[in-house]
Amino acid sequence: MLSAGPISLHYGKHLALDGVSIGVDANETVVVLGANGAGKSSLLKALAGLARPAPSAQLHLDGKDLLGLPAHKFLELGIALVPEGRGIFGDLTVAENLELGAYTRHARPHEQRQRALVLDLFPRLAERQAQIARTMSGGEQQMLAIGRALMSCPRLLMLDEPSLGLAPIVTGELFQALGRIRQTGIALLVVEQNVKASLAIADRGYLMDAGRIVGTGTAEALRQDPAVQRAFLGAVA
Ligand SMILES: Nc1ncnc2c1ncn2[C@@H]1O[C@H](COP(=O)(O)OP(=O)(O)OP(=O)(O)O)[C@@H](O)[C@H]1O
Repeated sequence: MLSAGPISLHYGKHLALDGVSIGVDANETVVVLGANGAGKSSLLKALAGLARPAPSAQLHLDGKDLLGLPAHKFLELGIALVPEGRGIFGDLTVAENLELGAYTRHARPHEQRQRALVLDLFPRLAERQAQIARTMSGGEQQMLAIGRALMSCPRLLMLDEPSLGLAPIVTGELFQALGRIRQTGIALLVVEQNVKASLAIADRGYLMDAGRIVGTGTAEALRQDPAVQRAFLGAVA
């Protein structure tokens, strides 16, 4: 479905992505692992049209060339990003945030159906539709950010560190919800520090270091990989 590469991205002189190639198939859940500064957020931004890679890159969704299109076109074509820090509208209510998520031309006709899906996935949002978003807990705000992205009818939902700053019990609920989103047929591309939880819902994964892909494999293979175990799963070398 999505195929990208080799993507290089500079911030001034700093090379944040150095020829990264990555793919996500329909219905797949793919996780991107890597230490702080490895380039994971930059990769998601490039895949969402929010950062412009060097022109030698290729970026296709079902064969359609995305390179150079504005970010709203990426959303219109079905690629949604839940950014780190969530990016919800804090002064608006839950209901208003969801409504804004369905602003694209292709999403608007499906607004009722998508809202029903979101409120079924996250009953807490259903109870709090009139609440001002910034007054909600971190976990609820993350649910709202995911819900808002779902309102755009994505085929590929990308999440940047969704569990950041959340208590373990809330993280558990969040990953359960991601598992259910996956079952609806939406492909997921997840950047996560919580390697254990993300590998548990993933089919495959990539390992990044210093702007490059340094490893790839099935979730099971990555779980068994000594480098992954040492760096992310608390194994003693
Ligand atoms: N807007 C920017 N301007 C300059 N340098 C940047 C910018 N954004 C990111 N970088 C640098 O690019 C590199 C990759 O950053 P990126 O945020 O993509 O990494 P990351 O793997 O997502 O890290 P983290 O887990 O800490 O968010 C880092 O060295 C970072 O300092």
